[in-house]
Amino acid sequence: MNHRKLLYPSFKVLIVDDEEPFIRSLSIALERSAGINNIRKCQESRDVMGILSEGGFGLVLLDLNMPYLSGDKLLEQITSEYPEVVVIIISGINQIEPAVRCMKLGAYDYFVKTNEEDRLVRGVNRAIQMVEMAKEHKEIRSRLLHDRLENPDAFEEILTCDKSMRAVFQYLESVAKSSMPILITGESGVGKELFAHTAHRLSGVEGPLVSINVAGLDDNVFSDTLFGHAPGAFTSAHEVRKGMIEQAAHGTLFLDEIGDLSVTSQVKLLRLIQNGEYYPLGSDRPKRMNSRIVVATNQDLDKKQAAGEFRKDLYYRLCAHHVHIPPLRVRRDDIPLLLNHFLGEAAEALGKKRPTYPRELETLLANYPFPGNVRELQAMVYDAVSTHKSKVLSLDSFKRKIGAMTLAPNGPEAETDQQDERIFVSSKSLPSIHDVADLLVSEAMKRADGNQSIASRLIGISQPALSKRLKKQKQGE
Ligand SMILES: Nc1ncnc2c1ncn2[C@@H]1O[C@H](COP(=O)(O)OP(=O)(O)OP(=O)(O)O)[C@@H](O)[C@H]1O
Repeated sequence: MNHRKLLYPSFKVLIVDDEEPFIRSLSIALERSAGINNIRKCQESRDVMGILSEGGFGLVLLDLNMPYLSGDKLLEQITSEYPEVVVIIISGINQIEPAVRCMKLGAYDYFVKTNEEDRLVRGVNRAIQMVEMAKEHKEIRSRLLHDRLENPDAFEEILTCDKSMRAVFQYLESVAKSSMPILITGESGVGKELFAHTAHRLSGVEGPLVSINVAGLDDNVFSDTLFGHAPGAFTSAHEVRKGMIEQAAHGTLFLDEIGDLSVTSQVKLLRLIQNGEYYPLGSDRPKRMNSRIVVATNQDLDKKQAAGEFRKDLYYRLCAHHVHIPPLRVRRDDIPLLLNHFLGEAAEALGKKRPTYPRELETLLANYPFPGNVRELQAMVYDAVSTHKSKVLSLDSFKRKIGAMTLAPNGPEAETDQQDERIFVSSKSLPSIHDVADLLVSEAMKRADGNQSIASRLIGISQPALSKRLKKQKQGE
C-alpha cells in the first residue's frame, strides 16, 4: 500500500486567478486557517479545462475577470463538463447582478475579494465538507451495491464471516481516506481497537498511529499529553515536551474511551477539531495538527449527550463517520471461527499441541450472550488451553465460567425489553403455566441441539429436573 502525506481535503482544490499575489495570499490563508493544502494554482484561464481533465478535482475557486476566457464562460464549461465539481466565484465586482447570474449558471457561492478572509475560508470549508460527503456517499453506495473491498488485506486481523461485519468493512473503507474524524462504537471487547488499526492502515498516511486512553485523565494531564508543553509551563516542566498530536504527525491519533473524557477536555478537543490548531502548555504560538483523529467508546454517546454529559457539538463533529461494531451475540456464526482461531493462537503461545474439542462446545458457546464479547471468548479459550492435558479439550472451565454468569434469558434474539412484552401483546387469553413450561423446554432443547446438560442451564433448572419434564412430555403425547 502506498503511504501518503496527509492532504486536506482528499480532492484537489483549483484556484484560478490572473493575479499571482492574490492566489498566493489566498492559498496561504486557506492553509493557515483551515489546513487546506491540497491546492493547485492556475493563472491562465485557457489552461483550466486541461488541468481539470487530469481528474481528482472537487472544488474550483474562480476569478470572474480574466483575460482571454472570462470567469462566467469558464463557469458554464465547468458545470456542463464536470457537474460534480463545485465552483465558488471570487470576484472583484461587488454587485448583485453578476452574483445572481453566476448562481444561475450553477456556482455554489459568490464572494467579493474585499470580504473578510475569515468568511471566505469558512465558505470554502463549507463547500469542501459538502463535496467530501457527496464523494463518500457515492463510494459507500458503490461498495455496498457491488459488495466489494478494495484492500481486503487491511482487514486480515479481523476474523468474521458475518454479513453485517462485511458491511462495516465496506463503510470503513469508504471513509478511511477522509480527513474528518472517525467514531468507532461497540460494546467492550468487540474489536474497536482492531478497527482503529485497520482505519489507520487503510488511510495510507505515512505517519505513525499514536494511541492514548483518555478515560480518567484530568484536564491538565489530557492537555499536556496531547498538546505537549514549553519549558517553564509549570514547575517541573524543564524541557520541551512533544505532545501526542505532534508524535502522530501525518499519521493517526487514536483516542480510546472518548465517552469518559472530562467535560473541560471535551471543549479542548472540539476546538482542536474545529480549528486544526492547538497551543502547547505555556506557549503562545499555535501549532497546526496534521494527523487524522479516530476515537472509540463503548458508551452510548447518544444517551450521554442527552444527559448533558457529552457535548452535542463535539458529538456532532465526531460522528460524521460512525462505525458501529455489532456485539458477538448477534453474529453467532463468528463464534466457531474465532474459537478455532484462538485455540491455535493459545496453543502456540502456551507451547502446547492444538487440542480438538467436542461438538457440544460450539452449542454451549452459541447460547451464551458474551457480555465481554470477543475478548471474553479469547480469555475462555486461553484459560481452557492452559489447564488442558488430554487430546480433547475439556468443557469444565467453559461450564464454570458460563455457569457463573446467567445464560441469555431468552436466547440470542431477545435483545430488548420490548420483545419480552410483545410475547403477550396479542394473546386473548394467557396460556397455562404448564403449556409455557413445555414450550420453554422444547425451545431450550432445540437451541441446545438436543444436549440436556446445556438446555437445563439455558432455562435455569437442574439436568435431572429437565429430564423428568421431558419424560412427562413424552408420556403426555
Ligand atoms: N474479529 C476479531 N478477530 C480476531 N480477533 C479479534 C476480533 N475482535 C476482537 N478480537 C480480539 O479481541 C480482543 C479485544 O479486542 P479490542 O481490544 O479491539 O476490543 P475493544 O472493543 O477495543 O475493547 P474495549 O472496549 O475493552 O477497549 C483483542 O485481543 C483482539 O485482537
